[in-house]
Amino acid sequence: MDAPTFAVTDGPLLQLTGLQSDHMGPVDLSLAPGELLLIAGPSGAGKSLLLRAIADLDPLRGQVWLDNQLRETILPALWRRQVGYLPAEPVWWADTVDAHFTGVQDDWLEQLGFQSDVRQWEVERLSSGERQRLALARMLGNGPRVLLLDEATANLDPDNTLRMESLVRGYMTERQAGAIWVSHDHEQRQRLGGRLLMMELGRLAEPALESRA
Ligand SMILES: Nc1ncnc2c1ncn2[C@@H]1O[C@H](COP(=O)(O)OP(=O)(O)OP(=O)(O)O)[C@@H](O)[C@H]1O
Repeated sequence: MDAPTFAVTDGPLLQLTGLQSDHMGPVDLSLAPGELLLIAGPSGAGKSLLLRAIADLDPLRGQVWLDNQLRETILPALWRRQVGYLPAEPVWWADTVDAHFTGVQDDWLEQLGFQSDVRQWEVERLSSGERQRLALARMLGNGPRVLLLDEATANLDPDNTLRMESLVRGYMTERQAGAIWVSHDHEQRQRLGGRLLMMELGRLAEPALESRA
């Protein structure tokens, strides 16, 4: 079966209206093509729940639109390729790295500090940082329109953190993809730029001070 194509419009890339789950929301939000939205906030505020709800990993109330298409009208598997979720500790299920890859470009692997032989590596041998970097490549291989990055560089050293940031930024520019990046790291948020929102008690709000820091 051919994958349905998405109509690209002049409107928002991603739109949330009244998005809510048991411990999060309601959240209204609009993300433009190519836009990076940073989310910070205390532990337990609902940041992961928000990203998981957008990615259709948890049950939710309210509406999520991608290019003006309502999520319920799109097959869940296709939605999750278009709206990619990258947690701090990604799950791997097959024996080799390559068994997880579709559409992964060699230049992405190089940018992440690997040579192409990494495709043949056993998943079992991967360090936590290698898992994290390779999971980014795996997600980008699906060609997502929206990236949901949940503390996605939490286990990485500074050099590899920069590599991931650079690849994400490059992908966003090239594909006009949008991203929502949850980050506890003030310096990382400053480096990445983008619009910052704070999450507290399950609700999003404009930051009081940090955007001017
Ligand atoms: N399945 C669940 N059942 C009950 N409570 C839950 C469930 N999932 C999450 N919660 C609670 O919802 C709140 C928000 O969780 P969430 O993981 O979104 O926090 P967070 O903002 O991402 O925090 P952190 O910065 O520590 O990762 C937490 O208090 C958490 O314990």
